[in-house]
Amino acid sequence: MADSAMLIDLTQDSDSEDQVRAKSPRFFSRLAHRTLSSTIPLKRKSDTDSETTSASSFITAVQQPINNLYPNNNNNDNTNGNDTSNVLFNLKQRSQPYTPSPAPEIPGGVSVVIPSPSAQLKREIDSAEFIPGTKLTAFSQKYYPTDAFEKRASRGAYPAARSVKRAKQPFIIGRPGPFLTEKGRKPVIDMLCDSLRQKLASIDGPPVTVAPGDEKLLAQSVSDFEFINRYKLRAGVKPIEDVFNAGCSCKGICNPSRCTCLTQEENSNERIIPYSTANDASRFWGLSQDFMKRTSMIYECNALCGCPEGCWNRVITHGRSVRLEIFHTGLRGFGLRSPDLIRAGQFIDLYLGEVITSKHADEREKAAVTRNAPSYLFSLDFFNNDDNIYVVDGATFGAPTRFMNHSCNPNCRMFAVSRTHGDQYLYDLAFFALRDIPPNTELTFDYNPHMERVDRVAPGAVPCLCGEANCRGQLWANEKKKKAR
Ligand SMILES: C[S@@+](CC[C@H](N)C(=O)[O-])C[C@H]1O[C@@H](n2cnc3c(N)ncnc32)[C@H](O)[C@@H]1O
Repeated sequence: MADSAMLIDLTQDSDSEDQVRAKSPRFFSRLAHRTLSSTIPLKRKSDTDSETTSASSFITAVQQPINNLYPNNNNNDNTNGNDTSNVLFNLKQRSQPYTPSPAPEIPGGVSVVIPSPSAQLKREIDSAEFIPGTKLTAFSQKYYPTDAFEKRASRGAYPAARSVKRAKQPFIIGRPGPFLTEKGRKPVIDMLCDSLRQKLASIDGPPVTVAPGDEKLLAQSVSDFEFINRYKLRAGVKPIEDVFNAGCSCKGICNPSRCTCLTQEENSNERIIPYSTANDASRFWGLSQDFMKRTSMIYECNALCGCPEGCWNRVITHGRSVRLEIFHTGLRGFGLRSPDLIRAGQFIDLYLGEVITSKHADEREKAAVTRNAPSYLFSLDFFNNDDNIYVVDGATFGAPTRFMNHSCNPNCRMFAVSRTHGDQYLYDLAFFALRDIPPNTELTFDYNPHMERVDRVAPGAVPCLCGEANCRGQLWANEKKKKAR
């Protein structure tokens, strides 16, 4: 390689230096390449102005070639301060005294570092004509055409856009779904009714239906509600450990006089028997007439007991046996009834919901009051009435019994039932019929059986609309619980 010029291939895709040189000697004699490192001294620690020194060496090296390329560009004629060569010249002038050893000039070479062109580019450059006076700018349409895409399109390079009526297009994968066209779309209320039917079908036991004509109203009302078949325990709620639970050691069907699941009368060895058979149906087990008057907890046999699953002391464990229907009552919102005759003492269903801490329940209660929403909270305060109690909230998750309204002369009663015997905080709330209930009679219970009758309903109290002769006039004496929707 000649010492006056060095070829640097930065693109890595061009012909080799020798190949290109052989093909185009004229081009390379004018645009020879040269490494900066070969002419510019490296930065020296001792020399504080070494940056300037390096720059001036480089400038010295390029000054000559610039003058060669533009012969009219004479430094002496440069009066315009914006001219690049003038700036370079000035820099050179200032830095000269600090330049100990200027880089040697390369005779006949141009020290410009550019990537070597590919053979294709070289051929184009060779055949290009230099048009004197041509001014190339970034807005030049010749070199940067802005209508290139339109031109391509006019040549047919792009397929023409087709106007397609999508509704008329054949639907290849089966039949069109119900949401594809405006015409076929299901009204929202119909979708809510579908969803309601699905929710009702998910409930365990005999069917739960909606009264004819009330489906749409209920579907809208319960769009944010889910039916559940067991409690949903929320944060801070824990059942006690199994070791603290107990069962009887009866072999075979329990003997009511000996079964240890049953509580004993005070000052007596006699067992309190919660269930008995109906007079007219020996296979039917329900709450005994005697127990209905009590306020005791019912203790049912459970998985820890020695008795079989068919034991008579497992009434709520066997589940609901009556069909239920949700209907709209008018001013009291939705209510619950059964198309079946319900016998006195018959188990109806459990009250279910999210089990939350009392602190959490207070927050929900406040929010419900603000929204003027009905209350679905029932405290598990049979044994304790402290801050540690749990509360069942049937507002968002619950059983059909969450629709049971209050009556001052109720036909049902809520009983506390333990199936663990050990857990005083977590147990079941079960509804039993207090008397025979004819089909399609509203099922009601007393929300507040201990409330005294008052002469004047307190301001802010939720008025009772049960319509019974003995109506107390109010559901709750304060603002805590609110009206139904
Ligand atoms: C557990 S919900 C009962 C179901 C409720 N009716 C519904 O539509 O969802 C309790 C709410 O029902 C309403 N409610 C129940 N019994 C009522 C009665 N006797 N008089 C007035 N409102 C009653 C009250 O708004 C109460 O907060």
